[in-house]
Amino acid sequence: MNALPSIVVDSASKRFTIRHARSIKDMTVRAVRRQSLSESFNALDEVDLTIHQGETVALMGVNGSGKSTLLKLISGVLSPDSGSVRVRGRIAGLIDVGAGLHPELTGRENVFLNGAILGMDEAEIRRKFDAIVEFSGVERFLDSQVKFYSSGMFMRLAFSIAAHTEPDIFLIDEVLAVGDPPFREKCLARIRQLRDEGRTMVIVAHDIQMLIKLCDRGVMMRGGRKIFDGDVAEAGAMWKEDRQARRQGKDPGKDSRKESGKDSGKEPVLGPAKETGAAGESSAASEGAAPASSGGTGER
Ligand SMILES: Nc1ncnc2c1ncn2[C@@H]1O[C@H](COP(=O)(O)OP(=O)(O)OP(=O)(O)O)[C@@H](O)[C@H]1O
Repeated sequence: MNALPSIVVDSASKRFTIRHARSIKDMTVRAVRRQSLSESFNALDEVDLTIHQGETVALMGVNGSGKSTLLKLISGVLSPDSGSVRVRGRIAGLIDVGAGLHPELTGRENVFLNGAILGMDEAEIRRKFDAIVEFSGVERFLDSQVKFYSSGMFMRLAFSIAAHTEPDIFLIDEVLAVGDPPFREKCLARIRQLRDEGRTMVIVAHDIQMLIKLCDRGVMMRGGRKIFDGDVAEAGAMWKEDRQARRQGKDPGKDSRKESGKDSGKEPVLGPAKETGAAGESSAASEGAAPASSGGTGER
């Protein structure tokens, strides 16, 4: 492939700690029973991934396999504990529930605030304002605070702002599960348009058939590890198997998840993604803003 790399994830690991004891009473009970107070695990385990400019990649895997964590590393909302994540260009992400739009502000104010977070200057936002509002279909509620919006309206506005930033890299996590079918079709058409313009896309969605149609590559996650990277239909078949196993009460990630977290020591290729700690206000791009807006959830 001649295209430049847009995203280079190099042996990236991310560890989370789950605290079992929430109160002094809990701590005492667990201590008496000689149970641990917390437990840490690798949500992502030495993941390597290079995505070239113009590729449309489906990120697949059952709940908890690490897809969202990987998208958050790419967007810069989180930084890896070890390894590195490099990105090139302006990133727009719809990757975190509630992030990106401020509940106390009106839809109109959010277009300006989120547009700015997503890297647009005021003149660009003003130029695109009508198109953003028209696409979102929330005209009538533009001067209401977004905390009064339905989850569908919220997503429509968040998607519309992000999709109009003309991002080099567009990260989408489950937004297509929210909203009505006509709006979903509109989003898909916009995603296809961005794809056809040669933008890099990484998409998490629960609809395997849609991903197979939309994407030219599938990356399959299991237990925080990348277990497959290639033909999107093949990745989709693996995902279906894992979903089936999960439904039968098995844990497909059990054997994949292991303790690790050493530095890769390899040379970085692109600019580093910075951790901001605040979903929706990140800047991960080496050559532009890298925000994360909002996304939905669902069984996948
Ligand atoms: N902030 C956090 N603190 C502790 N554990 C976390 C945190 N974020 C994610 N996890 C855990 O890390 C693992 C991977 O989560 P992640 O959200 O990346 O998976 P996913 O494949 O996107 O799942 P889903 O499809 O449910 O969104 C899960 O076990 C999840 O519970």
